[in-house]
Amino acid sequence: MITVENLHKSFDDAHILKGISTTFESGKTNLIIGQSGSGKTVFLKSLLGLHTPDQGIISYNDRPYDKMSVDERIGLRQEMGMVFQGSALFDSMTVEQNVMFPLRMFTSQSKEEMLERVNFVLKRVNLVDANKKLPAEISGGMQKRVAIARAIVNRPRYLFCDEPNSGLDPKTAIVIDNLISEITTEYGITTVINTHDMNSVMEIGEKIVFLRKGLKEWEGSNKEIFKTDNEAVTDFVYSSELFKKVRQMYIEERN
Ligand SMILES: Nc1ncnc2c1ncn2[C@@H]1O[C@H](COP(=O)(O)OP(=O)(O)OP(=O)(O)O)[C@@H](O)[C@H]1O
Repeated sequence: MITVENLHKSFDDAHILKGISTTFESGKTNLIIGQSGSGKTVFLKSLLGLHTPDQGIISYNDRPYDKMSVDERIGLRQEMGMVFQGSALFDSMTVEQNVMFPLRMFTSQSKEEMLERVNFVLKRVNLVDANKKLPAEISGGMQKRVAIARAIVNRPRYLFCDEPNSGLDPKTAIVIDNLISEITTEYGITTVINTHDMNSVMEIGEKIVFLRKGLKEWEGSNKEIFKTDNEAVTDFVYSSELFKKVRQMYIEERN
């Protein structure tokens, strides 16, 4: 679980995060949504410890970050997995080497132990027979699976995903969303995803935090977001014609 209390972050005169408080529970898929420039990336980077808050407390399973020693922070870093936008695989490394990378960095396991774990997670993300391939030799959806396998190989307690669907077709995006969601439940991970994708909101948004101009404008589940009367949220959610029609149907059904 990650608890955020009154988080503020500025860059020079620009006040970007303006007192955000929320909770991301373990075993749940949590989404951060909002318009471009609303502060989603700054928020995610703050959760990753890449930005130091100006004010406020972020606690990881009740351990406040600002009270942690350097060693505890290093330990925490190893409990975090990250799926970057565009997968960010190492081009010159094979799939197997990419997934093994965190184990080589952070553990002292033998080659056999590492390989066993790598094969386990590759199987979990439904990627078999790809060990010796280079990222350029596999599809975008497969690259995303490799990135997920790499993010979970060291058994993270926290998983952060930045726009995991960018560059994927809608069908593959849903498969990737569902994979992240299943893994989150299966291993009790606290997962936080930055997304623009309304399909993700519908499919896997167990908890959604809607940011607007650096403030938490709304939070709730995917079931609640389609019923809310919050104008900023409905403007965002129903910005596409398709979703406007879905809302119209919902209102007609309700009346
Ligand atoms: N390191 C930085 N230094 C100065 N300003 C920054 C920095 N990082 C982000 N910002 C500013 O913070 C604001 C919020 O940016 P952020 O990247 O968090 O938005 P976002 O909601 O993730 O947008 P997008 O959906 O386009 O990625 C922007 O005005 C951006 O210019």
